[in-house]
Amino acid sequence: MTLSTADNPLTAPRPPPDNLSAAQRTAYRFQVNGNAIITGGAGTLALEAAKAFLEHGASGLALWDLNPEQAFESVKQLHSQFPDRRIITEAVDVRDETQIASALESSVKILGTISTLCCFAGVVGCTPALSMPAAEWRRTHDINLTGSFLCAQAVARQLRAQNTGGSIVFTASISAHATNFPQPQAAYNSSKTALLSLAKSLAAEWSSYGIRVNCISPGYMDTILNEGAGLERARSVWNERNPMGRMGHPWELTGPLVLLVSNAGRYINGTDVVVDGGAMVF
Ligand SMILES: NC(=O)c1ccc[n+]([C@@H]2O[C@H](COP(=O)([O-])OP(=O)(O)OC[C@H]3O[C@@H](n4cnc5c(N)ncnc54)[C@H](O)[C@@H]3O)[C@@H](O)[C@H]2O)c1
Ligand SMILES: OC[C@@H](O)C(O)[C@H](O)CO
Repeated sequence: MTLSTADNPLTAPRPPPDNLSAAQRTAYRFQVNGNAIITGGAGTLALEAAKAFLEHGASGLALWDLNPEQAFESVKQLHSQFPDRRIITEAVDVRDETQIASALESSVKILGTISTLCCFAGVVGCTPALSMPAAEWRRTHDINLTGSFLCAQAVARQLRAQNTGGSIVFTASISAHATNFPQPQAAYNSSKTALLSLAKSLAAEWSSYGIRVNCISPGYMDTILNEGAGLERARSVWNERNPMGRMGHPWELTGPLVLLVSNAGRYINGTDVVVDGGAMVF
């Protein structure tokens, strides 16, 4: 591991130039530079993130997902709102490093250099631990944890080759900090907790290349992931145990996410930002 030094241009502070107006400084602060890759790009939280990145100036996006048809629906929607940007989709199973390598090559060929990776690909199940098949345990960790690592590794190699630095964000969860209740989700909770450690480890190893690695931890957000059979009672328990009394809207994740990947987040590294309406105060 090479430690960063104070004169490393890849980790320099880069405050806005003095001659900018107040409006330009605000834009600079939350500017999302260059092109971003979003895994799980067909999902609900990913679509909101994609809109936010484009609103904040991202020049292009690659939405990677196991479900390319659904990702293409997101691309069409984004194109109608941002016709001047390059927005593409790649069919990728994040468990497969060969598919990741080919999606990365194609994304770079179409978009150019990459600045940001945001890992949203994830799955959840509500199987009690006593009856958990080994295959379900492995699949959950393969997608949520190993998939995030493999994508981060591939993109970090690309960022090193570009010598540009960049930002990587894993989507952990409040489930990484406290066990979900009342639904049994041991595999999910465990996979998300490991992401917190992975982000710290990679931040330590990759900071000298100008690569920041962080997590974002949503609380219960109102998405399809939380609409499975049997979760109706759970939803009312989640709301009762939340000081704000409700689930999060996907839009409410995007401000903190933009902070992490924009100029404003240049000194945020190896940490986790919890966005949960206060769910963990109890
Ligand atoms: N919704 C919440 O309340 C919440 C809370 C905390 C964390 N999260 C996390 O946020 C992320 C996105 O959640 P969401 O609510 O938008 O769910 P979602 O189901 O809408 O999105 C998940 C996406 O991941 C994709 N995916 C699944 N397996 C994949 C694989 N092997 N390769 C590539 N793509 C794959 C799915 O096709 C889907 O498009 C997940 O990692 C989830 O664990 C969600
Ligand atoms: O902890 C909240 C989430 O990570 C998740 O949305 C939920 O547990 C899925 O049912």
